[in-house]
Amino acid sequence: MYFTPSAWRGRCGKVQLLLCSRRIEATADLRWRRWCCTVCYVSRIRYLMRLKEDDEACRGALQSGSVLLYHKLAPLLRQTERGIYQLPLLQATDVKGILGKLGKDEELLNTSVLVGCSESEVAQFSLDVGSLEKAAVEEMCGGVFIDLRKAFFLLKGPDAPLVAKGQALIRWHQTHGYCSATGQPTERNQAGSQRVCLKTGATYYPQMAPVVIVLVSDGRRCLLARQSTFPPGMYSALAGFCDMGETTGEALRREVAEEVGLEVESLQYSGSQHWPFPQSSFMVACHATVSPDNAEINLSGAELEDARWFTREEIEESLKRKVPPRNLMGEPGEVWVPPSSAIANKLIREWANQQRKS
Ligand SMILES: NC(=O)C1=CN([C@@H]2O[C@H](COP(=O)(O)OP(=O)(O)OC[C@H]3O[C@@H](n4cnc5c(N)ncnc54)[C@H](OP(=O)(O)O)[C@@H]3O)[C@@H](O)[C@H]2O)C=CC1
Ligand SMILES: [Mg+2]
Repeated sequence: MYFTPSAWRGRCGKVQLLLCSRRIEATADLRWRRWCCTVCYVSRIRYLMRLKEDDEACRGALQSGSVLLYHKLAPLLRQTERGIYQLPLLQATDVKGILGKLGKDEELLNTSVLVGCSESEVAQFSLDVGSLEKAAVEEMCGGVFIDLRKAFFLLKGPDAPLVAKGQALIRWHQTHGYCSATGQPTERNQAGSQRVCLKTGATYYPQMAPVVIVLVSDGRRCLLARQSTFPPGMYSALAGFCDMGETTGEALRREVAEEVGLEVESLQYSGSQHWPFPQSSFMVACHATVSPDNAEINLSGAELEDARWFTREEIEESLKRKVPPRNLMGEPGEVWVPPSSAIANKLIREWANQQRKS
């Protein structure tokens, strides 16, 4: 039987989901579980597509949706009794209540941007309430607004990328109110997935700058570097913005040659990540090898303060250190690597695991 996307939505809404999970429990059938997950995933994606295309549907979804709050781009976090930081998703109705109590027009809620939806298709939005008194909102929500540079590393699992995405979208709207070609105002759609120039109808979409990040190895050691702006003791994989027209491989080879004077022999893709600092980047992460016979580092000096080869033992020691160290200061001479929410950490762990096996 064939279902249209909207029919899928109906079939795979909350009730359907409940039925699905009951049947999963009853049958414990892995294939059925996989099928259900796929159907629900497709249903969620099609639902989000519709909200981006249909302003009326999106306004409706917002009324019963959940909202991540930001204050001047700092996200609201809540701490559990056990000291764990969480990202509270408030009900849109509660946000309206807060706006009302603080004498603000409910219309502010409509400036929210769509960031995703839950498994049961409750739409999720992010909203900046920078025009409200910060302490008053914090008190009403039982949370604290924390700068994203800190919040991103305090959150675990999917909360970290979600909080970064929410902030990136809010920030994009705050800085793209005018068309760069005509200077005329642009208008957003309800979901906040695009802006249109009121004069020419040109459409603008939120953008990320492509960046390559690479862990270079000579087979026995891996290369980490630091910029003078890094916290003391922190070393990371080499990274750099792609130039116009470059492929990932070209950008990566150029960055390695520019920054440490080495020639890459082979590359292997590892993964990717949206990185919100300082602006939105799309990080593409790879492993690379250089010949051990041509492994002498030659720093360009312009950007990097230091670059060094590290053995597996040294890397494993650095991975054991608590990061970031207290007050972002390690013991003098001790090297530490970016925390697990940074894709550099994934590259470094993968390399250490690979070395352990070989
Ligand atoms: N997630 C992770 O694990 C990691 C992420 N990163 C991120 O990777 C990114 C790139 O690393 P970095 O070594 O600094 O990059 P680069 O080696 O490309 O050097 C940065 C310089 O490139 C110039 N530049 C060229 N294009 C751009 C652009 N689109 N946006 C900003 N600057 C540009 C700027 O020079 P000028 O100012 O002179 O114009 C900037 O100072 C950074 O955002 C960094 O935060 C880095 C390491 C780990
Ligand atoms: Mg760089």
